[in-house]
Amino acid sequence: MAVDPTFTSHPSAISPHHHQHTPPIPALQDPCSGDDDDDDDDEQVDEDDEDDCLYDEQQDLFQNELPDFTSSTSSFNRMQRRTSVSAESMTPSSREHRFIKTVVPKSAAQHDRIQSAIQTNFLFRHLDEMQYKDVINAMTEKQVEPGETVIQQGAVGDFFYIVESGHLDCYIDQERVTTYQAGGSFGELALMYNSPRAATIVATTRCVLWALDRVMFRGILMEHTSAKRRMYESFLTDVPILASLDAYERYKIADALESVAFEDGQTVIEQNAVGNNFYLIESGVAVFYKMDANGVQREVNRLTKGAYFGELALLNDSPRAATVIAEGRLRCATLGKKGFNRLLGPVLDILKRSSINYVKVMQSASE
Ligand SMILES: Nc1ncnc2c1ncn2[C@@H]1O[C@@H]2COP(=O)(O)O[C@H]2[C@H]1O
Repeated sequence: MAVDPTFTSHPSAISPHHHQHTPPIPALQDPCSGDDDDDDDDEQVDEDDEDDCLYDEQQDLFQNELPDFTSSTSSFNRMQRRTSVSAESMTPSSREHRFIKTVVPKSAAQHDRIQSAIQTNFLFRHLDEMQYKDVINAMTEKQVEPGETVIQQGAVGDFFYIVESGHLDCYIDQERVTTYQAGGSFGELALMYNSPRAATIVATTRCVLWALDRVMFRGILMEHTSAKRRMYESFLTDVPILASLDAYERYKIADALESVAFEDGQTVIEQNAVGNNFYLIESGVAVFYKMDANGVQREVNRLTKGAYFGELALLNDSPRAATVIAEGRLRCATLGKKGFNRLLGPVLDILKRSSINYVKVMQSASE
């Protein structure tokens, strides 16, 4: 199947995936020649060279066929052969104004299936309508058999994957580090950092995956993802409750976090309300109040940067146990209920144990 992307700065002018009406690719000056395998030079590439090199990569994409996703080895072999990864910066940055949009025709049913696969994935949450449409247009369906290797550790990365259905295991050096199911995604690291694949991903059941090529991933999904990971990297490293997580687990939490600010005196949580969010304090002071037997609000606790709250209602499916009010400006990173359960799984036991003591402290303070 040939790729027929159209070079255009006007999204509305995206061509369908057919051979006719393909505009000629302009002649290239080959600013990247000799750089293909020279990673050491990557960081020195200036903006203009970078853009031209990206353009070279698009020429490469244009001239090559999309991998045949029906065979287990084809995309892997292709990745091995295609060592001419262009000299892009090691720091992820957007080139949305220049990239060629891939359009793979698909049925209305396929559109719907992609939408439901990505709707629970945090990486797609910030996309505007046009970016969302571009991502869906570019995705290619990949059917995978049990036991099939989708990504091989150490290989060159061409695609980012979303799981529509099925289960996969992720191994680093033969050790299983995580699993994926519907709504999960993987394969972003090699595309973001031009690095070899960090892990091997093997299907444990029949799977349907949607693959997004590196140009589309870098053009649409990368900037926001890497900015968020950078933004929360050092903060999450310093949060005591997350100390036992590895760097990649903290990345996944960063993907899911939303930052929210409260002004002085604003209520963050109301006692007895239904709880939907978990909070990590980025800055400021959160003051905790409980109603005593006489209906008087009493201060029971105050927390600052690096502390967390809001976990009790989520852990126990119970109403909020206290009211939380901002003192001065309070900024928190929040996780919804699903993200809380899925991403904090490794520390839920610690959270539960800590919350028992915390409840005792709160209770005695309000008596
Ligand atoms: N602990 C981990 N470290 C690195 N990559 C991981 C880890 N767990 C899952 N992965 C995923 O495995 C993928 C392998 O390909 P990539 O390196 O492109 O991107 C990687 C991540 O999406």
